[in-house]
Amino acid sequence: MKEFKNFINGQFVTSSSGKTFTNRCPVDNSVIGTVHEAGQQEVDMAVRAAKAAMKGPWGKMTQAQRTALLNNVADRINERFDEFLEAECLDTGKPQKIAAHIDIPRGAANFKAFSETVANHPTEAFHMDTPDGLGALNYGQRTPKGVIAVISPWNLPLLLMTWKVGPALACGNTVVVKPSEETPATATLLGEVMNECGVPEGVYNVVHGFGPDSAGAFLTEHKDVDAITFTGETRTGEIIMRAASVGLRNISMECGGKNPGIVFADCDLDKAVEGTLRSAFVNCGQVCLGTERVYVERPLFDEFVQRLKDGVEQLKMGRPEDPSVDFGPLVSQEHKDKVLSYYKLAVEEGATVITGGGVPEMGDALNAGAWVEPTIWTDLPDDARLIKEEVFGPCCHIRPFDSEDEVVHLANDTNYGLSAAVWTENSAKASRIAEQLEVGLVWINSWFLRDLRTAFGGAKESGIGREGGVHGLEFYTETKNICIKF
Ligand SMILES: NC(=O)c1ccc[n+]([C@@H]2O[C@H](COP(=O)([O-])OP(=O)(O)OC[C@H]3O[C@@H](n4cnc5c(N)ncnc54)[C@H](O)[C@@H]3O)[C@@H](O)[C@H]2O)c1
Ligand SMILES: O=C/C=C/C=C(\O)C(=O)O
Repeated sequence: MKEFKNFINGQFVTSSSGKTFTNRCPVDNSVIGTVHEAGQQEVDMAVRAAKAAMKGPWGKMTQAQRTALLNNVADRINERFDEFLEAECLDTGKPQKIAAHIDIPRGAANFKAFSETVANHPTEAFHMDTPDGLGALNYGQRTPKGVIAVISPWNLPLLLMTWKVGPALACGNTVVVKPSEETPATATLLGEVMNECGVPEGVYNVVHGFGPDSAGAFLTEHKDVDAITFTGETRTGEIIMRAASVGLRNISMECGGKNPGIVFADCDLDKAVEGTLRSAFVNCGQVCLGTERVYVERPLFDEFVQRLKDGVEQLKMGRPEDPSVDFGPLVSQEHKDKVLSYYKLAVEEGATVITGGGVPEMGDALNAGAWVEPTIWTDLPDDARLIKEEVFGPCCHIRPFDSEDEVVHLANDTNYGLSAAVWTENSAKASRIAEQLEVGLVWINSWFLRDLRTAFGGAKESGIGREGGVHGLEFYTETKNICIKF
């Protein structure tokens, strides 16, 4: 039976209240272990430790020393790769071959990418003329913002948490992380790595718990938190924004999506089918960038639907450690109930179920897991709730379209604005469409291809701000302008 403790000031601690909650594996609903729920006291200890660390050895380190430390953290994650892999797959149920390709490598890469960016990105300088003819020099100085609260979700736990911790620490801040209550393991394991690498105590802290009336709310409401970066549902983001407004703390928000996939008749059909199979069903559809709305140009519609159906019906379900498995369960029983409620709603709204729509017979202990069938629908009206609301499960709706103007309108007809995928061999058309889409990220003939130097984030209700490359620097640092009169 595992135990997941809070990690505060370099120590693993339980909670003064003695409150704990159970952590379960969604593959078969078995108990993984016990999580110690941080209360107000533990959150306060963590924020105070993070604040103190800014004045300690960490705050006095040079950029080069911080970069070296964070590169060591990345190397240590890779050395303990199998432990992180097992922990992540136990918590989420995802196939090991997916986590080994996406989650864990990015958990390490996020540290390296940002330590390099911060070390090499210049600050601005301007020489100005002055009336007396002697001139003046303006130059920018970036300083750490301070204590950053990191609130992360359960779908890509290590990746999405280090996507924030990496740049935060590279910029000289300290962090208090509140991972999702569903997935405590890898954030806790990273605490061991921080100690092994000699990251000073208080720089990286982890408090476990829930949102309201628990560690999440206590952290975002703490007056000594200097900024809050959040990834999760849009509605949660609204609540956190209200907390951040007290004391005018800056926020960075990565929220929900209802992402379109646009398939033109002149696409490479094999690529478009394979790409949509991934974008709609990888990670059991639990990816914010995932395709839940597919629009196919009418001449290709029937063939595309058939090809995607064939691909879905070849997905292999099973335990994470089985190398032949490419489809896992949803993250929890609660999320399974939510997704199944949408499966039911789809039929009530008039959908034709092309494949799936229910719960698979897993035939053994796995029947107790959070398994649902990968599902494809057609024939829903454009104003159906299934077309407007994020399901965050292994499902998509396919609709035909007849013109570029029509599909651009359909794609943009949503409150979200996170990502889109466009499939066509006509590059001029691809760019023409991409530039009209009201989203933060467009992939053309690809999906989830990631260059960590690029801007990452959503428009509309999908988020606020951009992370990635130099884009996060405005959030993770304060920029000061210094003007010297000659
Ligand atoms: N845009 C992105 O990059 C991105 C990435 C991954 C997931 N997501 C979105 O996240 C959602 C799925 O993740 P989830 O279910 O963990 O989201 P969620 O909003 O339920 O929870 C996210 C985190 O917020 C915490 N939280 C909840 N209420 C809180 C409160 N009142 N105060 C402080 N913290 C609180 C949770 O404990 C968790 O750690 C989906 O909507 C998905 O689209 C977006
Ligand atoms: O589920 C959402 C995935 C987000 C991915 C990233 O933030 C990233 O690739 O940096």
